[in-house]
Amino acid sequence: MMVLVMGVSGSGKSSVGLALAKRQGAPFLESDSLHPTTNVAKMAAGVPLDDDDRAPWLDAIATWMAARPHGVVACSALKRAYRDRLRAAAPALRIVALLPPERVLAERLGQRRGHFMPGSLLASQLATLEVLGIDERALVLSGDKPVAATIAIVAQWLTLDPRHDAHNLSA
Ligand SMILES: Nc1ncnc2c1ncn2[C@@H]1O[C@H](COP(=O)(O)OP(=O)(O)OP(=O)(O)O)[C@@H](O)[C@H]1O
Ligand SMILES: O=C(O)[C@H](O)[C@@H](O)[C@H](O)[C@H](O)CO
Repeated sequence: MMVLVMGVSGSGKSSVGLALAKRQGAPFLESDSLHPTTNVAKMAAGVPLDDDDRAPWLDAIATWMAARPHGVVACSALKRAYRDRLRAAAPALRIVALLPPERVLAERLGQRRGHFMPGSLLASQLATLEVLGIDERALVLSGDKPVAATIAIVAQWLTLDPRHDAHNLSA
């Protein structure tokens, strides 16, 4: 089973994705490690990435997904087209979207040290994020609970038949 944990910078996708991968005994991909150095330099300079910047990065993530049956990937996947690109590589992809309120995101990014992504990019991240379509059958979580609580919900959801997936904003 391939799982995408997505959201804007600070949503907790890396923390939740890594903890989920450990719990599931699945390989974990921190997709930031596949950004070309030019992308990292751009973000570090406070300039948002565009579609052209993200295309080779999404291709590399898609290659990682296509190469294995199981895995957990932390990736922003902000636009529907990006998620479509990843689904083309992993048709049964299950998506967990973390959508903490902006106040929580800003607080987390303000406290974080030693990361290339500046908090000043939060506004563009939120403006770029495209709402999950019902047909994407994602689990949509507020992501402002402790990581252990979030992954317990996700692990339970993953045991359910994906045909029953629906939006769920309750947790
Ligand atoms: N559930 C949580 N509760 C409190 N703090 C959290 C939670 N999840 C993540 N954090 C903290 O918020 C910050 C951002 O988390 P994380 O790096 O996992 O997010 P991200 O979406 O991967 O961000 P980025 O894409 O910018 O790397 C980190 O300092 C992390 O420790
Ligand atoms: O699509 C994007 O704009 C990027 O993937 C960003 O989301 C960052 O890489 C990430 O948030 C920082 O870790």
